[in-house]
Amino acid sequence: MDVENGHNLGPPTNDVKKPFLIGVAGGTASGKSTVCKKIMMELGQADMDHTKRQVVTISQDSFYRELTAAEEAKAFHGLYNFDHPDAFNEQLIYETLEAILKGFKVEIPGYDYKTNSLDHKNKITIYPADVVLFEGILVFYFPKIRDLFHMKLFVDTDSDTRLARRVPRDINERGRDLDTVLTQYMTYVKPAFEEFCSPTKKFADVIIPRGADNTVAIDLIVQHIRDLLNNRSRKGSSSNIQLAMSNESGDSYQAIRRFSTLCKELTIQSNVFFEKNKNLTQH
Ligand SMILES: Nc1ncnc2c1ncn2[C@@H]1O[C@H](COP(=O)(O)OP(=O)(O)O)[C@@H](O)[C@H]1O
Ligand SMILES: Nc1ccn([C@@H]2O[C@H](COP(=O)(O)O)[C@@H](O)[C@H]2O)c(=O)n1
Repeated sequence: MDVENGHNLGPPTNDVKKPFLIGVAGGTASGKSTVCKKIMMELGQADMDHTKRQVVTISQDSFYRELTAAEEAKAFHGLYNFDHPDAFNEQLIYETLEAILKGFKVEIPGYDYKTNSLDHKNKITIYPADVVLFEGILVFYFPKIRDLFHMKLFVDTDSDTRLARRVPRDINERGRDLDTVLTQYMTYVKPAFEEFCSPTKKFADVIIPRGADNTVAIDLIVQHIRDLLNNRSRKGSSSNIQLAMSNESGDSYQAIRRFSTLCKELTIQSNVFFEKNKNLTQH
């Protein structure tokens, strides 16, 4: 298979790992990366040698398009729209995820927020894994990509909290100044969240209110991934997950159904609770 920019490093080895692919969407600074980190930590994967990890996380930011010189100048002043779907290389995301799903090892660039560019010097090699988390603001926006996910999570953190987190993060970690952060937020980030990101919440199997603070939801997700991994090692072959999923009577398929239903119920119950008790929060 031919992946643009040589991201695809060749055919799978004998022990083909065809991963369970989880999409993690949500607004900027909602806690997507933190949720993924927590999942990896609880599974004991975070400090593991990355060639041996069973669970890996990939960021959609590695798939931003390269900017022209004129766009770079705009971006420097917070006047480039990084929150519009056109800012991403949709085809490359699709081809890369397809390659991963086939058990290929792939290489992706890092992302440098200080220069607003892909970091080809610090490439990230994604080795075949059992579970791949793909996180980003618009991972459910493109239908072809959305359809690749076996499970879709949406991290739902309120806009005030997200802005309050984004401002210090962008200043301290992404080399921005306050004016630029606020200009970009008001001009592009907030309108694009409402137009492109927020509507994709409806595609989620599980909504995680309050992001990484929601330990109940994270524990459920972790337990589900553990079940998948145990199931896989019990059956001896990694491709069995795919077989079980395509067969509605398979253990994995049933586990996913149970998990999905449970989480939907939890989400509905907590929303109903907060809706009914809105006035409690005013005291
Ligand atoms: N539950 C939380 N409580 C406090 N700070 C958080 C929490 N979740 C995330 N953050 C902080 O908010 C910022 C954005 O979080 P991050 O996980 O990177 O969000 P995203 O990946 O959605 O952009 C980071 O500085 C992170 O440390
Ligand atoms: N050069 C860039 C690239 C992206 N952004 C902003 O990052 C946000 C997505 O990352 P999160 O971790 O916050 O999900 C997105 O809202 C872009 O505005 C940027 O500022 N500069």
